[in-house]
Amino acid sequence: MSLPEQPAPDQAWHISASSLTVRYGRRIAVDGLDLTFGAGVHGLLGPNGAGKTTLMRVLATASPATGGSLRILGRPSGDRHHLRAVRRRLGYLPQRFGYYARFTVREFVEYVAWLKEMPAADIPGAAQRVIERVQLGDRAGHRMRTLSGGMVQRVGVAQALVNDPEVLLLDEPTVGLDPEQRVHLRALLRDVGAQTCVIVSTHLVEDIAAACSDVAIIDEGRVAFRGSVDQLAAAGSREDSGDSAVERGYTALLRQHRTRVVAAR
Ligand SMILES: Nc1ncnc2c1ncn2[C@@H]1O[C@H](COP(=O)(O)OP(=O)(O)OP(=O)(O)O)[C@@H](O)[C@H]1O
Repeated sequence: MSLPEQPAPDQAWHISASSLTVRYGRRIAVDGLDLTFGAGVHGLLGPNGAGKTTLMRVLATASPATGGSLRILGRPSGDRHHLRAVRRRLGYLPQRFGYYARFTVREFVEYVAWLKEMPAADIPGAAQRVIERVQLGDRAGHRMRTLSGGMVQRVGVAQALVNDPEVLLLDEPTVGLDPEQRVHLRALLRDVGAQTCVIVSTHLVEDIAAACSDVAIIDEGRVAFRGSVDQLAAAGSREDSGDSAVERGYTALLRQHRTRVVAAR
């Protein structure tokens, strides 16, 4: 039986999460998040252990939420009938990116395209395009195990893009990239985000400032701030720690959020 492909009538947002919760035993990693994402490049910032990777995994349908509701491309994420159809329209670079070391770059990206059930005739051209897009055209025939860490990371971006996804989820994509490649990736994200919903988790505020249209700061599984990069940069003062306006804004907003949380207890 073929799965329905037509867009759902209520597809206002690419992603819409309501009271989204993820528990690991007694620990709450994602604590009742209400978040919506449309087209654009959306940054996720937050301290270690804030819940960013957990959230990304749930948005990528790689792990289930334990509470609340999540709609991806207009479909309830828990609906098994739609899962395959939704996954075909997602791209995901996990924080720990697994690959087959003996595959060449081209073989690996084509393999991911095949997993995404792309039409066989489209796969070689699509793989070549995304490999060139991450500037690895000269390495397409090289085995994955011969690449540097930063090159492997760029293959990770390429495999996430190969199916021309409507939702692109990148968990710390600039880790390991040299400055030139970082600048290139940010430009690529801006370009993709013009039409697509791109969510980027990062610890680098420079990435946020250069690539993102808006930002969500996550702390202990909750949204500490959601707004534009300008609002983030304007939130800090000279007294806040940080080497840039965005870093000072991040420090200030996190502090304000934690004060509110303590006061509410
Ligand atoms: N598989 C797991 N089992 C138990 N606890 C987990 C598991 N994965 C994550 N956690 C916990 O959930 C919380 C959120 O972790 P998560 O990896 O989502 O944070 P993060 O914001 O991505 O952190 P980082 O910036 O360090 O990557 C942490 O307290 C972490 O210890």
